[in-house]
Amino acid sequence: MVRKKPPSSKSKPFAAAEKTENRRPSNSERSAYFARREAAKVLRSVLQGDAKRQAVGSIKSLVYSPSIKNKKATFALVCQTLKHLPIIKDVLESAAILNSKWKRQEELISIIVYDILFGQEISLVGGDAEKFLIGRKNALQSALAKLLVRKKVKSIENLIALYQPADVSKPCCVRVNTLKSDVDCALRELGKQFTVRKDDIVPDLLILPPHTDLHNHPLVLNGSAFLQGKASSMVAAVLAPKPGWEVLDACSAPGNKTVHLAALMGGKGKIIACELNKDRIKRLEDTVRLSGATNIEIRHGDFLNLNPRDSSFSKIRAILLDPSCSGSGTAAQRLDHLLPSHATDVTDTERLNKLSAFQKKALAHALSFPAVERVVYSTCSVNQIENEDVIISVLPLAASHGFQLVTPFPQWHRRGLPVFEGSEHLLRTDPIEDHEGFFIALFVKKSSINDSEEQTGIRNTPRALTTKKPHFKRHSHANRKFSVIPAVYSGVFKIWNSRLVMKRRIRRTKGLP
Ligand SMILES: C[S@@+](CC[C@H](N)C(=O)[O-])C[C@H]1O[C@@H](n2cnc3c(N)ncnc32)[C@H](O)[C@@H]1O
Repeated sequence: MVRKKPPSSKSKPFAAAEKTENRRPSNSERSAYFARREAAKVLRSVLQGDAKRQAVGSIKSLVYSPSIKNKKATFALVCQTLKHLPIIKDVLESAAILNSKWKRQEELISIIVYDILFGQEISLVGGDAEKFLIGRKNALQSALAKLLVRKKVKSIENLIALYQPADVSKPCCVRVNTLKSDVDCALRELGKQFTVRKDDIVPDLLILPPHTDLHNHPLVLNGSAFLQGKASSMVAAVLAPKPGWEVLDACSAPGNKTVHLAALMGGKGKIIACELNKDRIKRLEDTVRLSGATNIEIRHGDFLNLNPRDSSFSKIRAILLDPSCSGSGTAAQRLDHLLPSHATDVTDTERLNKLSAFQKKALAHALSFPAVERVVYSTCSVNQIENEDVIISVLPLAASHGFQLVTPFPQWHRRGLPVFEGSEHLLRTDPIEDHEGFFIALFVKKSSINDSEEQTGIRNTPRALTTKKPHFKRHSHANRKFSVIPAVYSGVFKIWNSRLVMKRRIRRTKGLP
């Protein structure tokens, strides 16, 4: 006897709807059903990464990965659900409707609850989870009403406002991949649809108005252009490797700067792209494939374990070191303010100390490769402990190997925190004014310095930092610019950093949650 298989919720997701409503779901109901599943997958990945403080990717990059089909709807659902997540959690807890089976599908449940309470319940047809929650709609709505009373707010908007940080609006930046296209060509193509101009500092970078969505533009889909912020695009340009060089990207995934290096080298020479995290190797491979670069060798492993004396590194002339950092400079842009961990104190000292210790080790390691002439160090953090302090820690070693700090993009107005003599050679961008907070430092071997000046237009340092130890002076108003106690500015930058969460601070002061 042949047994009939029970209908599986995977193969026939709309069985429940067809049975109860006696009709076939419409196309928009079908696509909303799948968007909820895709959003749940992304949400799970984002929340797990956030809990472990080891993000596989930003929300945007996860949504725009090839495996997600309905990108627009999925992105909107993930962001909206995250925005409402603390409320959804409170509502679910107070309604007490979930058994352990549903708790295991927490992300999907949160997304459907978002749709029921705040979104488009109209298209909530589909699987068992939808059916279960729609059946408990009254309990959910009543829990939400009680929450409004408990939080002493009159409207949902006010409730949401309690949980929201300030908004950031930044121009859309796209870097032309000169391995596949050229700047004027891309400018013409994008100019057909958008207002677009060349960036005034970074070559190959085009600037479009805020909120321009280029994710599905053919130039981006075929790898002729990469969506990359201005500060992030500065880093490889500062390293300025020449075609034919051998270059090492020490901490490379997802590979935006690696493929930028390849473009600057005209595809000639060799780039070794090292990456520790296995999950991120796949994204690195995808980026490299999309760029069309054929001179990138990916190495899965710990940069700190690469032996500088190994013959395979004997010709490495430039190293790009963009290590893991707190990401405090781009938290708003990556939508991290929507993540639960952002609700914790911004000064997670233990974590910052660990990151800083790794960054110091990694930079010292980079400076010890025998043939290396140029090392660029960058972070997307605004914390002094991950930036100036890291540079200070390696200055004696750098000097012993014949390196000195050189000023990247001298025309850029925002330099390092004045915590040591020579910090004016460092480059900073401001998370609010420049829309992302980055830090860049460039070390160049003295013997190659004139050569590199010609190549990059980078100004030589008037003051060499190679012979003396970093020099700190007491803070005085008369000589404030270059003589400040490090701790003072560390405090200032904690405040600067916290502008991103200022609203929450104000709420706390007022005794609000
Ligand atoms: C800030 S991200 C690099 C971003 C990349 N430069 C880009 O522009 O796309 C830092 C990367 O370093 C990797 N990483 C962390 N520790 C490492 C180590 N010891 N060796 C190699 N890679 C490491 C992380 O997994 C992460 O992918």
